Amino acid sequence: MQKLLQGINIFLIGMMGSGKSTVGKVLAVRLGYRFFDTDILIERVTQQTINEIFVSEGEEKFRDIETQTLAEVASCTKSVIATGGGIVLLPKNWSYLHHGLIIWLDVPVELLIQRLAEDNTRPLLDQQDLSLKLQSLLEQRQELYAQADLRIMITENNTPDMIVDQIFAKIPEVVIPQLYSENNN
Ligand SMILES: Nc1ncnc2c1ncn2[C@@H]1O[C@H](COP(=O)(O)OP(=O)(O)OP(=O)(O)O)[C@@H](O)[C@H]1O
Ligand SMILES: O=C(O)C1=C[C@@H](O)[C@@H](O)[C@H](O)C1
Ligand SMILES: [Mg+2]
Repeated sequence: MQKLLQGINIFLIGMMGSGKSTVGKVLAVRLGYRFFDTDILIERVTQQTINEIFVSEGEEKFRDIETQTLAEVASCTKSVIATGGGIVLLPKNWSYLHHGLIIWLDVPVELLIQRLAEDNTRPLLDQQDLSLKLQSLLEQRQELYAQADLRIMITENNTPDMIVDQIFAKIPEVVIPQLYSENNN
């Protein structure tokens, strides 16, 4: 797999709670890649939690910092990068994402709800109406996530290791597509 990828970065995109941070760490270990998480880097650099940034400086400022952080990690190689759920919103972010292989972790809203029900670290989520909020965010973003190079559909019993297996099985389809189109003809 390492030979196939030739050091190109992998960017994980998807909704809050889709497992970008969790799966990203496992993927990085299995590839012998570094692991970065833009949310964690932002918290480290600003010395504030994401909630605090949203409250004190607002979402727009958070998005600026997120773009700067993405630009910095995109200049590395051999890295798995777990992005924030809203990274897809700004067109300029795509110019960095397209430096690598972009993988969408696509998780049904019902499973996201289960995972995020007790969570209060994500400022855009309203615990009062988690289901409606997640559904409306997904509606706004689905088309953007769909611009990924690879879509991995995840169901309830998929462990992070199983998801990495799925990713490994699909990478050749995008890295050497001519092989697949020849087989299909
Ligand atoms: N495959 C999985 N199986 C079971 N639980 C999972 C799986 N992937 C993630 N989780 C759990 O779901 C929650 C959210 O996962 P995670 O923080 O990795 O999502 P994320 O995509 O990074 O979200 P965000 O965009 O907010 O950073 C965590 O509690 C994590 O332990
Ligand atoms: O989906 C989003 O817009 C967000 C997801 C998280 O990863 C954080 O980046 C932040 O909570 C915003
Ligand atoms: Mg995360």
